[in-house]
Amino acid sequence: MSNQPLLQIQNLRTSFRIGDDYFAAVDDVSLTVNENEVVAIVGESGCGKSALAMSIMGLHPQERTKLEGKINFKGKNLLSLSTNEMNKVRGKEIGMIFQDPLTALNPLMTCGKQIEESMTVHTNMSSEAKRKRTIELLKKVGIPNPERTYKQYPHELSGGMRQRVVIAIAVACDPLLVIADEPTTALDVTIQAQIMDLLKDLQNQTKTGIILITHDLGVVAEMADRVAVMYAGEIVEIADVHTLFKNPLHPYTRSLFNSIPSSTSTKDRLHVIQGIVPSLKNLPRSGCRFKDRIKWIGDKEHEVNPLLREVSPNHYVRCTCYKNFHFSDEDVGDMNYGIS
Ligand SMILES: Nc1ncnc2c1ncn2[C@@H]1O[C@H](COP(=O)(O)OP(=O)(O)OP(=O)(O)O)[C@@H](O)[C@H]1O
Repeated sequence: MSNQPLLQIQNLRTSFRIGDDYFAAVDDVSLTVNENEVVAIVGESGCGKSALAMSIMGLHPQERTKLEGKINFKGKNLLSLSTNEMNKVRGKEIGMIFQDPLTALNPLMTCGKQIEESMTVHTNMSSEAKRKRTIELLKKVGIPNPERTYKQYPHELSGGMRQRVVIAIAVACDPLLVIADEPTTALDVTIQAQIMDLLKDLQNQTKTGIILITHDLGVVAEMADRVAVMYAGEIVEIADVHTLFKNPLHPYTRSLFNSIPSSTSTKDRLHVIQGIVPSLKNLPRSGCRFKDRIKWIGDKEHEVNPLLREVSPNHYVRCTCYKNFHFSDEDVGDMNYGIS
C-alpha cells in the first residue's frame, strides 16, 4: 500500500431535495483513499454510504441534489467537472460495482458486448482487440467458459456469474479506483465468499484503490486497510483495520461490533442498538447524532459541536462521549474476526 493520495474528499455535503428543502445525507465528510489501499465504509442502512459513493461517481440526479465540498481525484475536483468530463472519468478511471448484478446489467445486451462497451467509449481499440481483452477479463474473473459467456445474456447466468461480469465491466479499463457498493448483498453466502476472494485477488494484481461499502464486518477484517464508520451522514470514527477491531472507541462503532453474532462468545443474547437511524428529514443536525440512542449517557458528556479528533496516531473519533460509554457486563463480546 502506498501513501500517495488517490482520492481526497474534503468536507463533502450531499443534500437531496425533499419538498422545498434540501436535507444532507452526507454531511461534512472528509476521507482520503491512497493508491492501492482498500478503505471500507461501514454503518447501518440509511447512514449515507451509498449517497457518498454515488456522489463520487457523479450519479445523483442533478436537479434534486446539491453537492458541496471537494472530491479531488488526480488533481481535479470531480464536483467541478462538466457532464462530458465526468463521463470520461466514470468507467475509465473510476469503476463501480453495484449491489445487484441483475439491475446493473442490461438484459438486452450480451455480457461480452456490455464489457466491451466501456472500451468502446474510452479507448480506440479495434473490435478484435476488445473481444480478446473481454475474453481475458472473463477468464480473470473466474468465468469457466469465457467464449460461451461472451455470447450469453445476463438472465442465462447465475447471480454469482453475473456479479463476475459486473466486476469485469468495472475493471475493463484498468481504473485507478473501484467503488464496490455492497458487492455481495444480493448473492447467497457461499458465492459471497468467492466474489470477495476474487476482488481481493484482483486488487493484489492490479494495485487498484478500493472503496468497499459493506455491512459485513468479517469482509472488512479480510479486505480493508482502513475503515470509516458512518452514522447519520457523518464519519464518526476512522482508523486502520487492526486499530478499529482491537480498540473501537465511538459508542456507535462499539455497538455495531457488539451486535454481530460470534461463535466464541459466551453471551446468550445479541446486543441490540436501541432505536433506528432517523429518516433523512428527521436526522439530528447538531451535537452528537448518536446521542438519542445512548440515552444513559448524560448531555454534559457529549460535545456541543463534536469534531473528528485524532485520539492516537491515525485513529480519529467524533465526540468525547466515547470516554464515558460502556456496555453492561452481559453485552461485552469478545470477537476479533481473525484480526491478530
Ligand atoms: N435520491 C434521494 N433522494 C432523497 N433521499 C435519499 C436519496 N438517496 C438516499 N436518500 C436518503 O438518504 C439517506 C442515506 O441513504 P443511503 O442510501 O446513502 O444509505 P446507506 O447507508 O447506503 O444505506 P443501505 O445500506 O441501505 O444502502 C437515507 O435516509 C435515504 O432515504
